[in-house]
Order: sequence, then C-alpha cells, then structure tokens
Amino acid sequence: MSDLPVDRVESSPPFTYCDVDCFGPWLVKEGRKELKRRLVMFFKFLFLACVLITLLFVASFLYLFSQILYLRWRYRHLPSPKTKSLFLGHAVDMREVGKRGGHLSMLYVEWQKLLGSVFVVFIVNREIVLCLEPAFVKEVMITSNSKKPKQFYETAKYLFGQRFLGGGILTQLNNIQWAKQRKMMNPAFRRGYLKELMGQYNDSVDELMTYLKQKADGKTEILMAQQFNKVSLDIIAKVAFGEYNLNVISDDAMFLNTAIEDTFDGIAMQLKLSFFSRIDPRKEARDRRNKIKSSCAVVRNFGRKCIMRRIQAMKDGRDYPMTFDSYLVHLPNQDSITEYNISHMIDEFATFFVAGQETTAQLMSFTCEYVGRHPQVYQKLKEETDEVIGSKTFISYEDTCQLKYMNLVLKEVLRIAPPLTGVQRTNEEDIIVNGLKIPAGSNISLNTYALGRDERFWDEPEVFNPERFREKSSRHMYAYFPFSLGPRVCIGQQFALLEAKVVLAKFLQLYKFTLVPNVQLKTYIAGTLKPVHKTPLYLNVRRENVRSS
Ligand code: HEM
Repeated sequence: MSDLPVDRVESSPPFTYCDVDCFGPWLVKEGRKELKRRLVMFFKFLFLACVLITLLFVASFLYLFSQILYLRWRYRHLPSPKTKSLFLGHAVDMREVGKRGGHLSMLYVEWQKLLGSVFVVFIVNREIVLCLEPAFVKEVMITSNSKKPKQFYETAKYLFGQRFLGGGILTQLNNIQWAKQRKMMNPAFRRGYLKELMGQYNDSVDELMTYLKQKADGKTEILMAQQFNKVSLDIIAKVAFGEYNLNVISDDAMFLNTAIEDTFDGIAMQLKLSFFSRIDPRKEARDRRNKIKSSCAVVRNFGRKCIMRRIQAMKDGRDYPMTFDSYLVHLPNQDSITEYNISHMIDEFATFFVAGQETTAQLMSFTCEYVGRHPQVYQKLKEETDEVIGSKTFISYEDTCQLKYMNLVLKEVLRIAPPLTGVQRTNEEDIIVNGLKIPAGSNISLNTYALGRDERFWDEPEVFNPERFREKSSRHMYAYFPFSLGPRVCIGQQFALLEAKVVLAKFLQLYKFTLVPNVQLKTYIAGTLKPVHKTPLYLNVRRENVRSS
C-alpha cells in the first residue's frame, strides 16, 4: 500500500480540511476487551443549523409583524378602540379586564357605547369585526348561512397538537360534510325521542338530590356550580352514551368534569394568544399545555371506550339501549371498523359530550345566582313548582311544559348570562353595514351577550326581569340568540332546556337555598361564561321524597 498524501498525515488546526472534527481516542473497557472510542463533532453542521433556526425565527417574526401591519391597514376605515400595544393589539385590554374581574364580552359592551354597533378589534395577527345589528345577524346566520371562520373553529379541532373535536359537527367547516353529519344526528334530538329520556333525567337528578341531603344543614357551604356540572355530566353520559357506571355525582374527585373544564381552558388559551400560547417556554405554560393535552386524551379515551362497547354489542348482535351513539355508530360491514372511522366517531362523541355538558351546567348555575338575588322571582318559581310538581316523585315531559314561569326565567338568564356569549362567521364577499364596508373573509363576531344588553332592544337591560319575555316582542328578534340561529342552530337546545327544567324543578321542590352573603356575582369566559365563585349557597330541606329507583 502506498503512503498517504502528506497533507493527510501532518497535523493541522481543526476544521482545516473537513466539517468533521475528531477527539480521542479514549480506551473503553467492554468485558475483558479494551476498545478505542472517538468523539466526532459535526461542527459546521451544528453552526449551520443554528444560523438556519435564527433566520427562520427572524423571518417568522417579520412575517407576523407584516401581517399585523397589513390588518391594521385593511381595517383602517372601521372604528376601533385605541390599542395599547401595536404588536398585541387589544389582547392587552383583554388581560386587564380579566384582572378587573371582567371578560371580553363586557369590553364589547363598553366599546359599543363608545364606537357604535360596528367596530373592529385586533388580537395580535387576528381581527374580530363586531357587528351588533339584528338585521345583519339575520342576514349572516339565516339568509346566507355564512361559513364558520377557520381561525376560530380550527382551534377546537386540535389542542396543542392533541386531537380534540376534530371533524365533529361543531367544528366541521365544510358545509356539505356538515349537512351529512347533522342529518345523521337530528333524529336523536326530536321531541318524541327526548320524551323517552325522562326516566334517565329523573334518575340522575334523584341521585344528586340524595347526595345534597347530607349537606343540607343550612350552614355547609355548597359550590352549586360544581354540583350542576356533575349532574349534567351524568345525564349526558347516561342519555347520550349509555354510560351508567360513571358515579360522578357521589365522586368528589370529578376527574371527567375537570378534564372537560381544562379543554375549555385550552380552547380559550388558543383563541386568545394562539401563537404565543403554543410556544411559551415558561414552566407553568408548559405544564398547563401538558395538562390540557392529557385532559383531551381523558375525554377521547372515555369516548373510545363507549364506542367500542357499542361496536362489540353490534358485532355480537346483542340488544343495547337506544342512545345518541346509536345514531353515531354506523357500521355497514366489518371492514368499516377502521381506526379512521373510529377517530371520527370519537370526534362526534367529544363534541356532544363537551357541548352538552358545560353549557347546560352554566345555565343552571346562573339561574341560581340570579334567582337567589331576586326574592320575588324565587317566590314565584317556588309557587309554580308547588302547583305543577307538588309532591310528585317523577317529573314527566308534560310537567315541564307546565313550568311556564320557569321558562321565562331561563330565557332571561340566557339573555343576561348566555353560556356561549357569541358565534363567529365569515363573509365570502364585501358587505356594507351601517355604511361601513366589511371586507370579504373577515372574522365577524355576532355577540348575543352584547346585544342582550343593548338599550335599543331592551328596557333597563341590566335589570333581571323574566317578565320581559311574557310579551312576544319583535324588537328583540335577532338581538337574542343564546342557541345561535339558522341552519347551524344548537342541535341540543330542547335537550338542554328539558334538563334544566327537570333539575331545577326537583331542586326547588326539595330544597330551600340562600346564596352565601357578600359574594359578588363575577363572571369570566373560559370557552363558556362561568360564575367566578362557583355559586356558593346554603341548603335546607323543604320536602323529603326522592323516588326509589
Ligand atoms: C344551555 C345550553 C346550551 C347552549 C347555551 C348552547 C349554545 C349553542 C350555540 C350558541 C351553538 C352555536 C355554536 C356556533 O355556531 O359557534 C351551539 C351549537 C351546538 N350545540 Fe349547543 N348549547 C347548549 C346545549 C347543548 C346540548 C345539551 C347539546 C348536546 C347534547 C349541544 C350540542 C350542540 C352541537 C352539536 C352544536 C353544533 C351544531 C351545528 O353546528 O350543527 N348543545 N350550541
């Protein structure tokens, strides 16, 4: 063998000839053998990677900044509240209002008074155009059934990379696909079918009433929002998915409720500061993200369990109770049991589970909050419950239809504290509202919370007055849409109202309650509108008769 070239045998400073630098050798023992080991450094490679990452970071920052400038320029003709930071936009105001014990929809009400009914706000690189005009609400939601904007609804599809609602009916943006999904689920919400669920509603409520008895001594503080959360979870689990062994009511750990709450927290976090919330390197931010991701997994795994159980029953040809998943699980043949199909069923499961539980629980909590602060309303409600329900142990569908005053109370609660404060839509073409052009592709917010407090449509809007709904008035048509409007109206509206009536009627029948004194009603938004203090109250027994099931 000939000699190596001179330049290969002479020593020279590192990185003179190649991108790889070697150190060593070290002697390493492996059993009785002695081996030589060297350390190799791909130095230039590493350097290049660092440069590339820095460049990428700077480029994304510049891209984000140019987007922000473009948005401010695009909407310069629309009124907008003064921003405190060019980069964050009104996210700063949102943070401040949160610290003051308020929320975004409260800000909308304040801004509407200053700027009129059409204005724009910016959250980093995202615009929200507020259109608080009932005629426009009708046009967008009913006449043209405008699309849901990607930026808002996609946030609930995946939470920090973990699949959550995926392509479920709520987050489905393709209208053709959505129509198929909605058609499949509509029969599960027909009145006839809901009537058959009264047994399950009564079972869950009785369980809650029995649980409350041990705490009804007039001096133990009960966080009623938590109790309503449990019962609405139990109802949706039984009625919708045939899950009878959840035991959430007697379980104080509330792991599923907490998981659902976390996922709402995740949606709110991604909506507020989508970019930063994903990359925030601080430990508490990372922990929060991880908690939200594992909560998504908890909800979805529970869904998988329910769906697989039904699939197994179908395969075995066993009888299975008729629940929502009877409409959800369509398996024409064995080949259709694929992971892809199952994932889609879980999307739908998570959607119904989450949409049906938190919202209804908040409606019941706010009812207690407002009724507890208005003794005359409370008295009337008790009188009506005594008259319609009396000492009955089973509340029937027909009974709920007789609870006319309660119906007015629920309507008023949904005006003053709607669990979902608004919906978002996008316009395919430019539109003019009040002489102002809203450019095509805008994120438009239709806010029932703000419209529900608008003096143009409501007398003394800050006053809680169920009587205002006694007369049918065309004044507030399209200025009130707690369940949304048009083709994408809430599919569970009747389900929720029926549930609230059964729970509240039984509660009023069996217990007297007083809110814990000196606790202010403060609200915040984390997906849904919630009472900050979780409705603390004291209970006393009024009547003793829970059905023996
Ligand atoms: C007080 C209780 C409830 C309120 C205030 C409420 C409110 C709403 C609102 C405002 C929407 C429209 C969302 C949007 O377009 O962004 C909606 C949609 C929806 N809600 Fe409800 N909801 C309630 C209870 C329920 C219940 C009990 C269920 C199911 C069991 C349910 C299932 C759904 C579903 C699946 C959608 C999507 C409908 C579609 O896009 O076709 N909701 N709800």
